[in-house]
Amino acid sequence: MNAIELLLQRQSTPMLTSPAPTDDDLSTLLAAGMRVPDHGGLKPWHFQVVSGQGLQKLSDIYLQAVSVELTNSDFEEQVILDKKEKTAKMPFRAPMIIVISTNYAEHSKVPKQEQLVAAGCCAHAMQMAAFALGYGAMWRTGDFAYNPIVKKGLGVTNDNEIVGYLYLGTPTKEANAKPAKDYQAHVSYWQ
Ligand SMILES: Cc1cc2nc3c(=O)[nH]c(=O)nc-3n(C[C@H](O)[C@H](O)[C@H](O)COP(=O)(O)O)c2cc1C
Repeated sequence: MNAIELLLQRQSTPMLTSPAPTDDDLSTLLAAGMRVPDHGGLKPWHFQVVSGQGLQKLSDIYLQAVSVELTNSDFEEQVILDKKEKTAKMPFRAPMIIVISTNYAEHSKVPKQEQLVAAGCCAHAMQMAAFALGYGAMWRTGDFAYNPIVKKGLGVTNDNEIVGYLYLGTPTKEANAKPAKDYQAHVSYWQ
C-alpha cells in the first residue's frame, strides 16, 4: 500500500487481538509519533506504552475510578456490578495501548492549543504507522480520558491532558471497506 492509498483508505479497527506490535514495530510507531509537526520543537507529549501486566494495572485504575463514581449512586447492586465488570474489561480490548498525553511547555509563541494539536498528530501518526505495518488500531477516549483518578494513576498531571488511548493489535477479521467521505461541503476556494 502506498502513502496515498494509506491516507485515503485508513479506517479504525475496533476488534483487536494478539499479536501486538513487535518491539521493532513498536519502535517504528514511536518514531512516527515523534516525527509530527511541532512548533518550537517542544515535543509537548508523552507516550505510555501499556501491554502485558500493564493492561491489568490500567484495568485496576479504571475500576478504582468507576467505583468512586458509583459510590452513593442510585443504581441497583446488580447494575453496579455489571458496570464494574464492563469497566474492568475495557483495557483488554487490545493487546497493547499507547496512552498519548500532553506535556505542555511554557512558550511565548506556542500556545497550549498548538501543543495539544501536535500531541493529537502523534496519535494519528502512530495509528497510520500501525496500519502501514499491517496492524489494526483504534483511537479512543471516553470518560476515562478526563477522569482525575485515571490521570493521576497514569502520571498525567492536572495541568496536562490525555489525548487518547491508541488501541493496537491484529484485526480479528477483515473489515468491510468504508466508503469515502465527500469533501465538497467542507471546502471553499478563493481563486
Ligand atoms: C480524539 C478522539 C477520540 C475518540 N474517542 C472515541 C471513543 O472513545 N470511542 C469510539 O468509539 N470512537 C472514538 N473516536 C473515533 C474513532 O477513533 C474512529 O475514528 C471512528 O470510530 C470512525 O472510524 P474510522 O476511523 O474508521 O473512520 C475518537 C476519535 C478521536 C479523534
